[in-house]
Amino acid sequence: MSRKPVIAGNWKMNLTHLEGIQLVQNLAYHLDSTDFDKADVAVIPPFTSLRSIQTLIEGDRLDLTLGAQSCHHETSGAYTGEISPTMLSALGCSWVIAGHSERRTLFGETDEVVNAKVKAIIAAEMTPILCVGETLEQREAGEAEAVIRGQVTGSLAGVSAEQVADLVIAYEPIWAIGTGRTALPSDADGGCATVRATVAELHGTETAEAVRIQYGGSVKPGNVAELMSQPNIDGALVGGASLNADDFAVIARFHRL
Ligand SMILES: O=C[C@H](O)COP(=O)(O)O
Repeated sequence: MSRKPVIAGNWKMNLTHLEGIQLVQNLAYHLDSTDFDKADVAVIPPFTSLRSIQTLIEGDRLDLTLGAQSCHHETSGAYTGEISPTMLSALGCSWVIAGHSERRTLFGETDEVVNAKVKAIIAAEMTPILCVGETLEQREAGEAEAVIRGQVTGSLAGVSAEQVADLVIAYEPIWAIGTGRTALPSDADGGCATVRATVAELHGTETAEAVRIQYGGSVKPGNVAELMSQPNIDGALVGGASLNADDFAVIARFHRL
């Protein structure tokens, strides 16, 4: 089965809305319809930039898609400081990241919390980008596979095979995030293969063959082609390199390399 790659730039807590607009304008200049035929390309700015970038994408009819970095699982209510899936959907978001390792480790998000978010994102008709991945300590203790399996299983509890087939899962080994230390292409593919095998056990091979699995962790113009050539890698979740339009454009145009 051929799976359309997803290249997503997670800006994390970087760039004002003015800087964001400039970045997206530069990015749009570098990409053409061939690139969007080959991959879904998404920008995932902080909440404060979503409205500006939405206006730019719609006004200039760009093929870029928009995503958010997190959300609350409730539709509305007394949750000061939180943002609901409904609000993100109204801003034209197609994607919402759920369970990024920074949310799991710095903000205490458990598989149960992530699971509630995944379901809420799907209910609001957006696509979750579910993140999983092990720490260096877990990897060195030989626990990487069990950690990945546990996170995939816990985060997808109660999500149907049909819904799982449509979502995106990002395998991000924590030791490779923002460290410049990219996983070897074979290790990155191995992690993605574990994700796919877990989905197959949960929902069968057809679902596992359909789900798109990204690798994330120090993806750069210099390593994207080799990573993307791996059989289980269907895209990239890019942090640092997505803050530079030239670099992110090269990554999004990986098929030309
Ligand atoms: O969401 C993106 C990942 O955490 C990867 O970040 P990075 O490319 O800066 O390592």
